Amino acid sequence: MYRPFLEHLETSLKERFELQPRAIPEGLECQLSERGRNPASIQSWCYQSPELRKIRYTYIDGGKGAQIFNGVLYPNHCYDVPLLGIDFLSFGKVKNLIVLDFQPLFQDEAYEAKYLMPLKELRDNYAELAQGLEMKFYDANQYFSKYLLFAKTDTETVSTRVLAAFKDYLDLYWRILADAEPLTTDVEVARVKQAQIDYDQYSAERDPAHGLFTSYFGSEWADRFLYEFLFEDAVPLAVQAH
Ligand SMILES: C=CC1=C(C)/C(=C/c2[nH]c(/C=C3N=C(/C=C4\NC(=O)C(C)=C4C=C)C(C)=C\3CCC(=O)O)c(CCC(=O)O)c2C)NC1=O
Repeated sequence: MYRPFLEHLETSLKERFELQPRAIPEGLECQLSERGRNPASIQSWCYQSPELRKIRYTYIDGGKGAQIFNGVLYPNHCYDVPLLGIDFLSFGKVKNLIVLDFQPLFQDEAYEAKYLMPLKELRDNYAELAQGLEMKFYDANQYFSKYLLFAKTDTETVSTRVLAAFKDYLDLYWRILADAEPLTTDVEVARVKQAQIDYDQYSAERDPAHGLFTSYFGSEWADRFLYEFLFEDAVPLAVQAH
């Protein structure tokens, strides 16, 4: 269901960037599950380029029961550009959840004016996909912009409007990244680095997918996937306490 999204992302990345493969820890790149009602597979891709220090995306194919496409693009620490966050989920025909955002590293007005305002026009073009749903797991005021697409929608809309929105959001993201001026001081770069680390910690602690990974692939694999791949700069809480 989201394969055209994955293919579009991959093609446009390869057109624009000098991609180098970025290692995925052993055993986490792909996995098959026979536990659920339907067999499921999970596969991930990871790259880096001079502009983007980590490009990761994952596809879960659980047949009719679950189709998920998730990804995050992390700019190099010398750019304070937002992260690109993608989370598209379908559980059967009845539930399709779409989340797409330029995930801000900082919440001040200057940052918003610089990096998020350009999104407003796009969001307005896809107003039916910006449903302002309530967040149960995450905090809408942290690492989300006002202009995120966040919708529950039908399969037809996914293959038409959501795909069009995805292409437009990506095009704008590439433009913002291309126009970004690298930070010049160590202090500024360190601040971006810390904000990206904080994003990983925040995301690992709240990620609603842990249960899903556990049910398909077991809790040991789920923990490793979260802390060694998805949010590798996060420290597991149990370890942190020592
Ligand atoms: C492979 C990794 C991965 C998967 C499969 C994943 C799945 C995932 N994301 C969810 C919600 C969600 N996901 C997001 C947003 C994001 N989530 C993101 O990972 C990113 C990058 C964004 C930003 C665009 C939001 C806002 C919700 C709704 C959660 C809420 O209500 O607080 C849910 C709950 C769906 C439900 O309501 O039943 C799951 C299972 N999250 C993951 O990290």
